[in-house]
Amino acid sequence: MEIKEEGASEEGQHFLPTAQASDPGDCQFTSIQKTPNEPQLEFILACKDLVAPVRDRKLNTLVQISVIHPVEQSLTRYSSTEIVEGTRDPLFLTGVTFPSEYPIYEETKIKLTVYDVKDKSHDTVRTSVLPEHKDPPPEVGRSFLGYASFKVGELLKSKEQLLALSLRTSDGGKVVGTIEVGVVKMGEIEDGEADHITTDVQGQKCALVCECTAPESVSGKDNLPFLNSVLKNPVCKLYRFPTSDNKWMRIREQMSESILSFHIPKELISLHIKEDLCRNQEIKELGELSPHWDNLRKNVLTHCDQMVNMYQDILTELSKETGSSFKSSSSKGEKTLEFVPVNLHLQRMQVHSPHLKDALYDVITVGAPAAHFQGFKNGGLRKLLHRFETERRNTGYQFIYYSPENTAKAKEVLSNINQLQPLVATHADLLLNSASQHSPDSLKSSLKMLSEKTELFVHAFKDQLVRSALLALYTARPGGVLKKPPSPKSSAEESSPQEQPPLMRRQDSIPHHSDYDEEEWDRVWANVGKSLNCIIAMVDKLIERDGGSEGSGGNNDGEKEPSLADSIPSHPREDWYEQLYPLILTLKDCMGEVVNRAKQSLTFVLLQELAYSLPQCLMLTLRRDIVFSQALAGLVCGFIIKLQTSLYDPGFLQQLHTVGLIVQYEGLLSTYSDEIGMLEDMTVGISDLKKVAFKIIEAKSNDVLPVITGRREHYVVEIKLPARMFESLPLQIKEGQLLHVYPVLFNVGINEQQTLAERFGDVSLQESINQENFELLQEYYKIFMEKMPPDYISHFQEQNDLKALLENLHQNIQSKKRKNVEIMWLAATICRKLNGIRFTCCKSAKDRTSMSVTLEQCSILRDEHQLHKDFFIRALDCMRREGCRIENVLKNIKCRKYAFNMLQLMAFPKYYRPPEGTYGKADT
Ligand SMILES: O=P(O)(O)O[C@H]1[C@H](O)[C@@H](O)[C@H](O)[C@H](O)[C@@H]1OP(=O)(O)O
Repeated sequence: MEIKEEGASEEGQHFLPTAQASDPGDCQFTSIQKTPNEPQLEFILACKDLVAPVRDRKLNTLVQISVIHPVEQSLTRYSSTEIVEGTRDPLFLTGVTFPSEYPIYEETKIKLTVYDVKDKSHDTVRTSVLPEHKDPPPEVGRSFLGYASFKVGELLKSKEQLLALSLRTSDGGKVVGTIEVGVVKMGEIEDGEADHITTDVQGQKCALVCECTAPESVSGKDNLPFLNSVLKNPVCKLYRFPTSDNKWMRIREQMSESILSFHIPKELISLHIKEDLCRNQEIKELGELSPHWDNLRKNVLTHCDQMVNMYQDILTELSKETGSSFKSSSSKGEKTLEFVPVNLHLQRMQVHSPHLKDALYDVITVGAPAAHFQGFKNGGLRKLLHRFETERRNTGYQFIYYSPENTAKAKEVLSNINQLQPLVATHADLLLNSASQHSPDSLKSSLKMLSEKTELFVHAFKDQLVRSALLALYTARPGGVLKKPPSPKSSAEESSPQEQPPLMRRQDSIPHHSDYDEEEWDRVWANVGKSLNCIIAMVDKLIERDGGSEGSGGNNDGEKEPSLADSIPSHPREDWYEQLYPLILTLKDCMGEVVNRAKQSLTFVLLQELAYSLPQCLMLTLRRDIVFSQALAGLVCGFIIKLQTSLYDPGFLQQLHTVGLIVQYEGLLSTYSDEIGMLEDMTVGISDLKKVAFKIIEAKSNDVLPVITGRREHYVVEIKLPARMFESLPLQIKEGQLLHVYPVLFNVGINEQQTLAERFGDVSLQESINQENFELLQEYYKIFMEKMPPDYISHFQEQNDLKALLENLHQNIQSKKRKNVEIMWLAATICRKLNGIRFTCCKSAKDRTSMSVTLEQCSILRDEHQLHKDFFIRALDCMRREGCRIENVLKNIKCRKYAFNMLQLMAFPKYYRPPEGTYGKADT
């Protein structure tokens, strides 16, 4: 019989490709009845009376589970249990689960092979001498004891869905013990129902009784199709662990990729291209400039056009990756995949424990957002941006210094103008339309809309920056040079002595300041308001003459300008359209004039930003875009999952639209060597997420993938919810209220590199990050307490002592203890209690992240679900040895080994060390 390896692993648990799973040849087989999206079959194993090959030898056993497909008759190694030491009656805590897509039928045969493991560390030691890329053969370090097999149908139809099978030697002769197989139905066992395996667990009698409360829809099963459209290739693992009162809890671990890994970067790059093309066009349309500025513009445009081409190339490459949902750690340095987050997964733990409601715990695991292709020789964004800004501020020659805030403001005003001008024009046309219908009511309501939008339009220019930019542009026109440089400062900034603009050192014959007519802008700008007032006055007059007694009341300030309307002749039953048309034309002309001037002047501000230090400045933007894209892909994934799991929680929904969501990142990077640069990138990428707001809209088709709008300073991510889910939302959210996020990052380096940083380097970056983010977290808590309703808060306070947790976190941050992982535990707990979105990141989200999420899972089981204290380490080892995370390592580097060596592990905090045999040299 042929033995197949599932995936590239010795034991792997991956979905077969869809084509294979839905092979028409499979139709003749009996499908297993199942709840949609739930695993098809889950069972647990125990052995009894195992016979040791050598008398009196203590057995250390594991069971290997293989699947025999009814047609192919080939044997696929599917999964393994953990090793249970020192007993002839092992009870395995790691179960077996076949996810919903797995091609398994009643006719499928399962083979259970029991091995005696002689040396757990054998594999680890061996890897160093094995040829690279090779796993040790499965038999190394273990000897065969016996096997048994059964058909899935037999198990399902057996009494109480429990089989006791004899284990036989390979020749099928001698019986060497019994193996018991019991079906598990998570969340579906009625109160009091029990499975009947009873065994001795590490010396204490422990009846394997599963007493479960009524099923609770923890995952909102109805919403799963929505979630499945973003999550892909789930890997499932099952465990049962004893509670402190000797009952069983069942744990299902699930890890899924997300197509958002590629979708969000593609959306974002398209937006960047659009934004940059538009900016380049505006720079081209700046009009005539003096030779100095014109040369500068040409240079900027050359580089900016090259940059757009580069973004276009990256987008083309990414678009070839149709349907991809995962970027492996080994691809992290690939140029064309730079915008894609590394190893992004949802790591989910579902707990079904006696007497408690089922619970879900989600963590998004992802490589720290960082620009790996660009490298870290000169540090990461935090340092690079700071250095760049300082140098720019102190170099006055050739360009005018605008602070990053002013540059951002210029972009915002430009974007507002671009949105508002067409909007006002549309409402002006609608007013004319109402006029031609001679309908007073419709005229009034059209006027109201026009007034509102025009007011916003006028307001958009009410900034000192526009004035100073106009002056600056004037000086840059041929012959338009001032004696003094124009001040780009807004009034608020003028008080800051450090930020004085440098003088432009030019000595030629300079026209006097008075050559520039400052009031001209005021006149042009005010004309928009005036022409609106004319329209209002005219509408009032028309309605009045038509017999209406009330005026339109649509004036900006509640004032009317009767003199203006009076000056326009009108006749009884006149043509309203004809009366209003010239006034609308004037309004549009005035707006055009304002837009033209303001756009050019603000584009000139942007030219200053680009002019300094080309092409470095563009490379810095690229780096920031890359890092942000990776961070955003993770955030959108986390947001969608959080929304889906909490859709029917009114408290959460209220929090979402009144306060916003906390998004907490746990970083495990070291402040040494390249990882300092990664941390510097990550901290900016995460902080930039503040610029993102979410908006939930109703999906109009099957395409529920999020859509991003906006520009670099402000993005809106539209999440499309199927109608039924959308209906359940509060009105504020349905009406499109923007939903905000509060990202916070806490970092604690844990590996040998951090030891070096502590001994010979510098940990100040980590300390500052933790302190700064503590303040952000505290600020969020304050807003949460202020904005949530008092009855919610009083209940919340009864359940959680957030104040004490925050205080504890603060003390730990201040204490400057080395590798103080308590910081991460506290930050994660606070985040969970605040209904937040949890992230865990290291360089690749593969090794350290796996240690951390498994530790977090077991700590939750201990603290929230009464995991028996004697089983804490066993549970941790089970998850690390056979759980989803070792599959994560496998799918990244095609080898089932955490990439740690003994030396590295000695530097790790105790609970971050994986079990023997699961780590070793791996080609990462
Ligand atoms: O997932 P990581 O912890 O970032 O993986 C590290 C691992 O911790 C370290 O021991 C090993 O030497 C490699 O550097 C891993 O990083 P890769 O990015 O190479 O997977």
